[in-house]
Amino acid sequence: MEEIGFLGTGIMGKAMAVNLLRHGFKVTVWNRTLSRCDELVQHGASVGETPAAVVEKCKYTIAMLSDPAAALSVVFDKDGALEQICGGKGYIDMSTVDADTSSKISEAITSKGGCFVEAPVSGSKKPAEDGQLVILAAGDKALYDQVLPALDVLGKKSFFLGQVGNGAKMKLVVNMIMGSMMNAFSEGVVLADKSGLDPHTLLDVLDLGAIANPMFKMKGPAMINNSYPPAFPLKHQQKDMRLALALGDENAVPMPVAAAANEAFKKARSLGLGDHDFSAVFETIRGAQSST
Ligand SMILES: NC(=O)C1=CN([C@@H]2O[C@H](COP(=O)(O)OP(=O)(O)OC[C@H]3O[C@@H](n4cnc5c(N)ncnc54)[C@H](OP(=O)(O)O)[C@@H]3O)[C@@H](O)[C@H]2O)C=CC1
Ligand SMILES: O=CC(=O)O
Repeated sequence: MEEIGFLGTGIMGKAMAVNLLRHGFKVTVWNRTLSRCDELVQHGASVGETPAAVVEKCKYTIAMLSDPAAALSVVFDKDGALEQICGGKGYIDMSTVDADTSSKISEAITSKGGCFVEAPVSGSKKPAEDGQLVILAAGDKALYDQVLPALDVLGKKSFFLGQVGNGAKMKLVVNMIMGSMMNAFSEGVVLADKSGLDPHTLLDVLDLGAIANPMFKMKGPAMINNSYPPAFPLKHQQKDMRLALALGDENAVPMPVAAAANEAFKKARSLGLGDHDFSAVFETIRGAQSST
């Protein structure tokens, strides 16, 4: 495949770009804080000075940015990706954003003759490192087919979901469920502890029953130790709850559980936990319990 551009080398972007390099792809990276590209240079990446410079050099450019504002800024601002988009260029945005943001980007890219695919991912830091993401793609099917060799390195499974917006919506639905589950789990762990049960035994019981899942198994032990090293930053989970609630609003879907979970994530952010892992929402329950 042609050289791939990669915009955004945060927790996910870095792991994904490293994976592409390990599998023999030539990759040119850019990050707003350029020094965060240094480690990727050690893995063999080149660095572009701006998003526009990366797009100029590469036929295909992937973006992995924090939120709608970041995704829009990297495309539309001065020296942004759009400046160098033209016929034959492909832009693949893997950030978690809402369908409107994705559509705005798609329209701008295609109006300059480029092709666009949205491809948010399910799976966190470890799946990104291991190339085990679940990719939720939509948009230009021909571009999707062209970049499948790269998507196959990044993920264990890609879904092509049709028109732009469907990938974004699917991702928000999944993360809305995940954020609600994390709150229910946190309440359960605190309830077990405060009512005299061993929370480790709760984890064992959960793991053998119908609601066993990798998230409880992976995050539970660290949460019991009040440790939340950021794999999926809490501020991003709260952004996803906010965007999912807006989608519920548009479609008149009552979501009281998700709304309560969003409030808990907002509370956690107000306590300064936004850069911790999203499992740190546990602190809002543990803290409330311990102060009574
Ligand atoms: N972490 C996870 O488990 C998962 C995350 N996601 C999604 O992937 C995306 C990236 O997440 P993650 O890597 O964890 O996040 P990080 O916070 O680690 O990285 C965010 C990236 O966005 C960049 N950025 C933020 N604001 C701007 C801006 N205004 N202009 C340009 N660049 C900007 C950051 O640059 P800088 O370094 O300069 O701050 C950084 O490269 C998010 O949409 C998230 O919801 C999806 C699945 C899993
Ligand atoms: O978006 C986060 C994830 O774990 O998926």
